Amino acid sequence: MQQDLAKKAAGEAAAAYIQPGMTIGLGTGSTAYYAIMRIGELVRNGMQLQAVATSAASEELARAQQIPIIPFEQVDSIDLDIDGADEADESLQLIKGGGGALLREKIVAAAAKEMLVIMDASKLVKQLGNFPLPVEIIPFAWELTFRHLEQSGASPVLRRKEGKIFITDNGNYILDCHYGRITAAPELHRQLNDIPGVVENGLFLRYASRLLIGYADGSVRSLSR
Ligand SMILES: O=C[C@H](O)[C@H](O)[C@H](O)COP(=O)(O)O
Repeated sequence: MQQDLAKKAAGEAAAAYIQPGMTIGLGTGSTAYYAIMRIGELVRNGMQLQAVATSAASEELARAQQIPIIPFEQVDSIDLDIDGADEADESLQLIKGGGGALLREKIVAAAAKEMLVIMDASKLVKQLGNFPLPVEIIPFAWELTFRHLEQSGASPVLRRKEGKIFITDNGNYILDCHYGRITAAPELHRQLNDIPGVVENGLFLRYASRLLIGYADGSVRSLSR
C-alpha cells in the first residue's frame, strides 16, 4: 500500500514533463499505470498529444482513457518515453522486464529523445542484480539457450504464470537470470545478446535521462544525468 502511494506519486509527477503536441511513449507496469491515468486526464481536459504503447496491456488502458494511440509506421520520433523500472542505480542504469515487456520497451526507449523513469524509492540500488535480469528468448530450442545462459554465470528460471509458460506480447519466453550482483553491465549486455536464441535482455544502460523517485508521503525526488 505504501509502495502504491510512492508509485502513484512518481507516475503522476511525470505529467509535468509533457508538452502539448508531444508524441509520448507509454510504459508498462503498475507505476506506468498511474502515468497513463494522469495522461488520460490531460487529454480529456483538452491537451493535444499522441502516444505509442510498449505493450498490449498499456495500449488497452490508454485507449480506455481516450489517449490517441498511433501506429509505429506513423511515428517520426518519440518526444518523451515514460516507463517504470525494476531496479535503477545512480548512474541511471536500469533492469526492466519484470512484467515481460522489455523488448518493446527497449525499442521505444531507443526511439525516444528522452526517457523518464518512474519508480518507488525501493527500486533505487547501489548495484544492479538483486532483481533477476529478464532475458527474452525465442521458444525454439529454448533449452539450449537456457544452458548457454547458465554458462554465462546466471541461474536462469523459465518464467511461468498461473502454471503455464509465460508468453510475451511477441510470442517469446522469458528467462529470469539470477546474478546476485552485476558488476560489468555493458559486457554482460553484449554477452547476453550474442547468444543465439536471445532476443533482448532487460539491461537498459544508456536510455534513461531522468529518474522520478516517488515516496509514500507523496514527495518525488528527481535524479538526472
Ligand atoms: O516489463 C515490465 C516493465 O519493464 C516494468 O516497467 C517494470 O517491470 C516495472 O514495473 P512496476 O512499475 O509494475 O514495478
